Amino acid sequence: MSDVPVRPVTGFSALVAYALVTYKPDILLSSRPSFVGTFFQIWTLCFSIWAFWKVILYPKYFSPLRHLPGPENASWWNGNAARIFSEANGAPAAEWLRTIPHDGVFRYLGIFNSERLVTTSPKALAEICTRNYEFIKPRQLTYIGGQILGPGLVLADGDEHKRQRKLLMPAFAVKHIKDLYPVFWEKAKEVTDKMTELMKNDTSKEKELSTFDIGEWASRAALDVITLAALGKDFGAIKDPETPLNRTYRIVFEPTRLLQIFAILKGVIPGWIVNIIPIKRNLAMEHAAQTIKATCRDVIRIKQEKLARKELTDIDILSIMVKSQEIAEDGMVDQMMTFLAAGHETVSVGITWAIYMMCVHPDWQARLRAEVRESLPSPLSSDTNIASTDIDQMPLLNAFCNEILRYWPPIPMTTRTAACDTTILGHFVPKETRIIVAITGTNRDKNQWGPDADQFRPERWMTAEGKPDATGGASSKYGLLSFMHGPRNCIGSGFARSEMACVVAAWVGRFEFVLRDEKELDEKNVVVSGGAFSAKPLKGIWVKAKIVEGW
Ligand code: HEM
Repeated sequence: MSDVPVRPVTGFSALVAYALVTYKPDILLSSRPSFVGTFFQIWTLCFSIWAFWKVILYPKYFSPLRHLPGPENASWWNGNAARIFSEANGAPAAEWLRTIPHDGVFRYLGIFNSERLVTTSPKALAEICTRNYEFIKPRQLTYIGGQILGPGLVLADGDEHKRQRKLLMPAFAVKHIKDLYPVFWEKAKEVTDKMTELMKNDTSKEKELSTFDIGEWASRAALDVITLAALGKDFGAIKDPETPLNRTYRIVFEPTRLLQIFAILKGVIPGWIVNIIPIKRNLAMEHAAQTIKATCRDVIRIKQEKLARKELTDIDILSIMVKSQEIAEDGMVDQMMTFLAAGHETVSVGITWAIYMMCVHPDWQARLRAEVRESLPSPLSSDTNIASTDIDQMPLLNAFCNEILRYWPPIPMTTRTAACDTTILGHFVPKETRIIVAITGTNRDKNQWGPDADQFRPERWMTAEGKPDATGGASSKYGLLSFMHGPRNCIGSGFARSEMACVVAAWVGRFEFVLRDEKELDEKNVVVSGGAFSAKPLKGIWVKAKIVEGW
């Protein structure tokens, strides 16, 4: 519906209103018709005819996709929108993927019966992931995430995307990620020490157990890591949660109902109109975007001055970009905004789910602790650092983190738009069709993972001899979509995995976690956000933690 033909309808209505009022006033209902009144009547009539076509006639009787299988529609005019917006991101699509017989694509109707095509089989997913000039990012994303992401790599398309990706790849090369391990470990140590200090001073704790919202701590750690690794500057969110940047991102990533309503509205009316409605949330987002932009620009200028003095030896991502001198200042601001947003919330959500699953599977928690203590130096020993090989050689930790990313992908679904008339698995797909990639659904698809697909089993990532199994037993690489595949896969996947492993290792090595509310041991009792960018526990994950001495 966001493709409401405002201009043609308005132009046509103005023309007809002028013609009628001037030349044929006698056929109008009013004895003294005005141009404005006639214009609004004609506009409303045209819009109603268009809406009837778009909402009722086209999807039900004319769309070339109407013969594809799909769920029953809960509403004759609003498809399954009510369900989609009341459940976690991607949850209904994941269920339909399991329950509706289909050959790799199915259709459902969303808000105002707008068509959505879900691709599920490896072949269909390969088409979406590799034909990235045909399947592009939907325009609405610019208005949903664009303010905070900036017009960087996530939102670019076509040749512009190719150009940006080529320039940025060196900063994410394996060698460079390996160089960043000391940064990841330093921050993992800092957040562990800060929590230890609080626990030691916590007079309200019961039986040595202190209470934390682990999601909040993961977010603070992830913000410090991404700012340090991407910008080369420590903004101190672990030390102080009230630093301006941390407060800013807290507002941005808060999974509010209003965010969800706005996302819906942006699918109905042009996104820029929704963004300029002068309400508190919009003003806060605008202020947040300005704060983040100014922060990035300040750091870039400092680096540029260092480069001019031939003193730029830092290893952060921005320094690599500044040294390359291939990206203009505004372009670097955009990319930095992209990295801070894309690389902050996602990793923190992954870490949060990891701690939750350790509480649900205490046996795994104990095994991980034993492996960490055997393989890594204690965060207490200040002069020790770790290298990538230390983490790579920990099969249990890697298996556990892989399974977290499979079972709880921080980004549970993504979307594309057909840029032209095209096909998927031979089915005709008209231009502008919205495609849904059901990441959680595919990651738990029995066709690709076998009968235990919807069970949390880190063992699947290890061979019988306890060695790493890189496929997890999936029949195709398209079974695991957490970082997507092809030319638009996550550029920061290596970064994210390494950071996540370091923080999880430091926490499980030092602390023992249990859930504050035992009811949450059943994951059905954990409400997952529907309105935020990612799939995170709506009310955080509240744990009770105690220090396990000896490391
Ligand atoms: C566990 C953590 C992460 C997850 C689950 C994740 C997931 C994803 C996914 C699914 C995409 C594809 C989105 C789409 O095409 O619709 C993506 C793209 C992207 N991610 Fe990540 N991400 C994570 C961490 C990071 C980090 C740490 C960074 C940067 C430091 C980052 C930067 C990006 C960028 C720039 C893109 C756009 C790539 C392109 O279109 O060429 N991500 N990520």
